[in-house]
Amino acid sequence: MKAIQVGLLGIGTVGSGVFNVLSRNQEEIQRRAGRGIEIAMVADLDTARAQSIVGNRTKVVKDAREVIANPDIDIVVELIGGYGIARELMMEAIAAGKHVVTANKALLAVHGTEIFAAAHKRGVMVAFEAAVAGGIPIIKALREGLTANRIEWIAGIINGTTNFILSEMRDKGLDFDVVLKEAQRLGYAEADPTFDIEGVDAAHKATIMSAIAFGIPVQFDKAYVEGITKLATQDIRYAEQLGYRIKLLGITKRAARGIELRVHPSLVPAKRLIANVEGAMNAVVVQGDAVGTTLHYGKGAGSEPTASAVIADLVDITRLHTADAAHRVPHLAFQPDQMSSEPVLPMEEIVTSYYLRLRVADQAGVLAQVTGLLAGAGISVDAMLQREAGEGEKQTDLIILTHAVREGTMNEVLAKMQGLPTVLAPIVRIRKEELA
Ligand SMILES: NC(=O)C1=CN([C@@H]2O[C@H](COP(=O)(O)OP(=O)(O)OC[C@H]3O[C@@H](n4cnc5c(N)ncnc54)[C@H](O)[C@@H]3O)[C@@H](O)[C@H]2O)C=CC1
Ligand SMILES: N[C@@H](CC=O)C(=O)O
Ligand code: NA
Repeated sequence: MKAIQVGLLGIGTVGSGVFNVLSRNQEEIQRRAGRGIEIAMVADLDTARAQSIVGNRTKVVKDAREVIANPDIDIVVELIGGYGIARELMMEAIAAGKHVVTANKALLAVHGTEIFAAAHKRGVMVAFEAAVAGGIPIIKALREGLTANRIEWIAGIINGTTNFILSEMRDKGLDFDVVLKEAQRLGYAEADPTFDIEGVDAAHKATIMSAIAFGIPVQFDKAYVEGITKLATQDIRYAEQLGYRIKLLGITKRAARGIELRVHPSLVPAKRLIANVEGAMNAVVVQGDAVGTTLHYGKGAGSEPTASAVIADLVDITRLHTADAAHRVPHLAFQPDQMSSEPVLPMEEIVTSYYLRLRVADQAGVLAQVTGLLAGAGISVDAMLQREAGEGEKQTDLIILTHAVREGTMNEVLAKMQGLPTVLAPIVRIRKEELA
């Protein structure tokens, strides 16, 4: 049988990985797919660089629409990124009856509903394993391997760049900017790295996972997003003293009144496996009612790890190419007419525990004022740490770990606490997840 014909749009970090791994493992992949998979055409604005990657036997064009218009192409792989041209090309490829593979989580988290509906209508597949946690097969795990479960929550380190930055800052004492540049050099960072450091990329991925886990539409606009740019090294140190690590977590959880969907730095007990995930590695913990806890660990970014996921999708599509649409695995795991309208909760409604750091006057009665406010709101204290004030110092740090409470309640208490004359600087609040 003739090899399935693939058109690659964009041959940068991930695209070149796809080409290289597919070439290197061609024979084995063909034995698994039951048919050859051939990159027949590549489009990239930088045609010279593209041609130097693929050699003379593969056709390279500048205009991606030439690939889509080619009737021989069965699958279009979108590896350009962003919302603009990538969205147009993806919709055009679907309209032309091509299956699509993409790593573009930003696009799917925001426009997934439109894209999946178009694909469903046209009877083509849109596969996106590379879009969440790079090489870790988490989409497949959630959609297929864990499909028997009522998923309770998912929490993950799902941005390699920020985990790399946090690890390098903590272990080597390097500056934020220096480590970010290194992450960019290694091909981990997004084209706009603010997406990484402000938590947006992780929120895109968490949005996709929430849809698959809970059968709700992708709703990036409802996600709470907080990155790592405001994290101070002293909080990382205090957290360590209390037996915790700070990680940027993407969390989605089934709560009594809706779905939590949030990304923010979180204290995680140092003894948890996920707390020890370092560098650009990703890890996703999934809690299902039948299976219990599963941990999915691996490279979440980089050329070949991400290519591994893209090619897995190519193999899936190759296998399913002849099956009718009704027998395919649904994009978001649930059948399109079975999607739930359960709301994504506003941040005030989530329930979690907290790390608080207060800069306070070193005088009698301060502790009682602060704990009095917490007790008044029914918030119990789990642990406390007070830095001893230095000789002649009139202020000090007070660190408090609380038990779980509604975020709205905590906001009210923090506003009152901030108003105490003995609290001398903005209070630092970092959420804390026990993940057990
Ligand atoms: N780099 C990584 O580790 C990961 C990236 N992704 C996603 O994969 C996608 C690609 O990312 P990278 O390979 O890192 O980006 P990249 O910037 O290295 O590559 C993008 C390529 O697209 C080409 N391009 C831009 N506009 C084009 C157009 N109009 N027509 C044709 N080609 C065009 C560029 O010349 C470049 O070669 C993005 O959606 C990204 O979010 C997902 C997981 C991991
Ligand atoms: N910029 C992303 C790349 C993979 O999705 C990351 O750092 O994880
Ligand atoms: Na993945």
